[in-house]
Amino acid sequence: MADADWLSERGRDESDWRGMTVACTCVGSMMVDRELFVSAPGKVILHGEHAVVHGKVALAVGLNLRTFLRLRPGKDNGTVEINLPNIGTKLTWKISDLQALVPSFHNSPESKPLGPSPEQLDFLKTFAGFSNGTTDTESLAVLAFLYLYLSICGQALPSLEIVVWSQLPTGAGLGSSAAYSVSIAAALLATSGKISIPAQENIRWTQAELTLINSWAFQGEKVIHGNPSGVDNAVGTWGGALRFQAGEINPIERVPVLEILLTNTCVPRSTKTLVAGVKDKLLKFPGIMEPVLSSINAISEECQRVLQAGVEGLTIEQYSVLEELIDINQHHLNVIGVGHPSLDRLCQATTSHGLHSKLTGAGGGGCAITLLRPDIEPSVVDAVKQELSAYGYQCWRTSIGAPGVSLHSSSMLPEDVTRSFNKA
Ligand SMILES: Nc1ncnc2c1ncn2[C@@H]1O[C@H](COP(=O)(O)OP(=O)(O)OP(=O)(O)O)[C@@H](O)[C@H]1O
Ligand SMILES: C[C@@](O)(CCO)CC(=O)[O-]
Ligand SMILES: [Mg+2]
Repeated sequence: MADADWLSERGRDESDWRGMTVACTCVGSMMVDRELFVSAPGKVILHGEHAVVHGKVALAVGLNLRTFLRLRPGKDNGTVEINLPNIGTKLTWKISDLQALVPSFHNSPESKPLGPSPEQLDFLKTFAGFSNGTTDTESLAVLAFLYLYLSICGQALPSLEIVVWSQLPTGAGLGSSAAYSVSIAAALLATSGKISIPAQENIRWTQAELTLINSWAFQGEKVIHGNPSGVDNAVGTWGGALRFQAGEINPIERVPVLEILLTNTCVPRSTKTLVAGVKDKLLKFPGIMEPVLSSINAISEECQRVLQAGVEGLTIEQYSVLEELIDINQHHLNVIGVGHPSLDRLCQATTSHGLHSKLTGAGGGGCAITLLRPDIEPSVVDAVKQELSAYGYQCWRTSIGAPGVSLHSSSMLPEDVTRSFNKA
């Protein structure tokens, strides 16, 4: 796992992720002739995973682990290369071959981004040489890239070399697919002149531009997830803390600083499969499952109320309420079928030290969060970490809230990112 601290150091200035109104310098041409560096954060869902797919409220926050993208003009002007070192994928296509696909993908510039149709996905699978029912890591990542590239750049396909490298574990519940889709959407929209390229690193895209990035990233998520709610790509785009319900995104302007222990059980799972499983249960037992989802909704509402009441610093009583909400929700998530023995072990281990944990993201393994009170003894955190490491889990202490999609200059990239790009 990459060092999680670099952004907590440089990103804690709240104006960084809450002040979003900016002025930008636009590029006049359809293509840039220089490198672009873009990044997007992963996310933690405090409450509301799965329920949010069925129209309930979710509370989610940006995480200071990010996905970084480097875009360069293609070397020979006739190819597109996508290099994904986290998953060991590097593929190149001829623009002339891709050009033949354009009529099936390109939307007019005025139209809203459209979701991928089953025919378009079949078309791409055939083109990329993937078998029809394929859902492996590489094919989902490549299909999402090709879908966004053809749909966004269809008017004039640019020759590009793109590297995407992430500090996030892939497929562990921290929104890696959304950070991937957001950074690709932002880079392609910028390079094709559909959004500006801010002149300086500390200048953000406008709200309208962020909305466009978010809606394209949502289409990328559809390729990877099947039926995403859109909460993950919203956090990847805006960062900070968000309340999300049925596509409505409301930034929560002020939240108290919350420290968590983030633990990856390292048990692989697929968000797409878990989301489909919950839907099946809901269809089979509507009278039983619907009240559980409504209760999760009420937990999100109560959590938001407590956080907003404790903006200046949470009281002991407010921490106790947050802990109880975590416990109740973890039980609910087990009821809807997204628990896992690895998560049960984690909850037992943290409970034995007086701490409270729940899964975050799609569950079925993946990651969990454990709330840390500000006065917790470092020895308790060390003991918990040791116990969890003995199960083969990875854990790290972090605070929540991180900037959304951002443009970078090469000199400002963290060292681990520069190293990975140089090696790619
Ligand atoms: N850095 C990356 N390089 C290549 N592909 C990636 C990368 N990050 C994510 N992906 C794609 O996203 C998929 C993982 O998405 P999935 O939604 O299952 O997990 P997640 O987004 O990490 O967790 P959750 O959706 O529960 O928060 C991978 O199979 C891969 O296709
Ligand atoms: C499980 C889920 O609720 C969150 C995944 O991070 C799926 C979604 O909202 O798209
Ligand atoms: Mg995902």
